[in-house]
Amino acid sequence: MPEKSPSVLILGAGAVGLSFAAVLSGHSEVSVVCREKHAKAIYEKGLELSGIWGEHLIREIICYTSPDMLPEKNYNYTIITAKGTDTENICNEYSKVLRDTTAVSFQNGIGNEDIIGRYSPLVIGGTVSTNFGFVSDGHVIINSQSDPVKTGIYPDIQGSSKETDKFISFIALLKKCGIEVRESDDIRAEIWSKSLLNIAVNPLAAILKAPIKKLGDDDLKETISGLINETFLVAEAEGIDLPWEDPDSYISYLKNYQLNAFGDVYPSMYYDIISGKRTEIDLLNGYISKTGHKYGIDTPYNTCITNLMHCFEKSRRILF
Ligand SMILES: NC(=O)C1=CN([C@@H]2O[C@H](COP(=O)(O)OP(=O)(O)OC[C@H]3O[C@@H](n4cnc5c(N)ncnc54)[C@H](OP(=O)(O)O)[C@@H]3O)[C@@H](O)[C@H]2O)C=CC1
Ligand SMILES: CC(C)(CO)C(=O)C(=O)O
Repeated sequence: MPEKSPSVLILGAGAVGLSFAAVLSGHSEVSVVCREKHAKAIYEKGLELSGIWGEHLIREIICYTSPDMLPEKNYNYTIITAKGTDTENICNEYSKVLRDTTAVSFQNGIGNEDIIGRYSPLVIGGTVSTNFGFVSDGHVIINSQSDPVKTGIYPDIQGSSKETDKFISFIALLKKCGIEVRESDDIRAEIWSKSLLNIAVNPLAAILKAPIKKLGDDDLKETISGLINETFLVAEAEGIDLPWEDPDSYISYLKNYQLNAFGDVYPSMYYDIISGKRTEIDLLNGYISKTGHKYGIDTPYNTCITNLMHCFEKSRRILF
């Protein structure tokens, strides 16, 4: 089979990674590193995608389940879609590939790009405000979306012209594949902006076992306001230029737009908790708590919810 250009490798392909694999395969040669159950299903019946990005059945996805299976080859782009808790580990495992590629993070949380930057010469940060899930092994579903994908050279756009060309080609590839995307010259601010949603919604939905729209309840108003106020203070101390004037402006956007856009779906942290996995709390609320401490900013709401999530992670069997 003739190779399609460019070549894309997706590391840690689950709900997000397999969905991108399906759409990118239209205009690139896609390989994924995924778990055995997905590789088996994909080889048996193809990769299936359902939902708002269309219905697809793709047969030409190449699956690997360990580093020793990978061919000696330079991939144009390596997209990391493992959970943030696995970033360091997967970068270590695939460090050989990351040395000669443009690495892209399509993950939640703050800090992934800094880790990836230790392994790869060029890092593109990304935010994905879309809800992905599984129908079955090797069959992903895209449920809803609030914003386009946003990407930018990390930490900022000051790259060489060669680096900028690679970034522009990546954006062009996403667009060609029908993915709605915006380029950003301040991807750090985009990552923090996207994290506001995850900080407000993910742990509360996981604890309450509730869909995202439930977070609009008046009973949760004070807690969400506390989480977001603290995040704005820490963002300011970190020199992050958030696009909302103040916490209340963001909370209005959350209530009036984002909660409705996701409505009945559950965030990724809910699925982590019900399947007994570690959550990304330390890259979200935990990050705010830790960084606040560095600047002498009190973060009681974020610290409390981080501790609660750690308890849930440890004692899931008792609590659920
Ligand atoms: N799901 C969603 O709606 C959204 C998710 N995100 C973010 O995107 C990222 C990915 O999320 P999502 O796709 O839901 O997560 P998933 O858990 O579905 O996918 C990650 C996959 O990577 C696998 N993996 C981890 N390490 C390795 C490894 N070393 N080798 C092979 N496979 C590995 C995991 O396996 P295992 O579980 O066995 O470790 C899992 O199957 C997260 O940061 C998430 O917060 C962002 C927007 C929306
Ligand atoms: C945008 C949202 C809430 C989509 O599900 C998400 O980022 C997550 O589930 O972690």
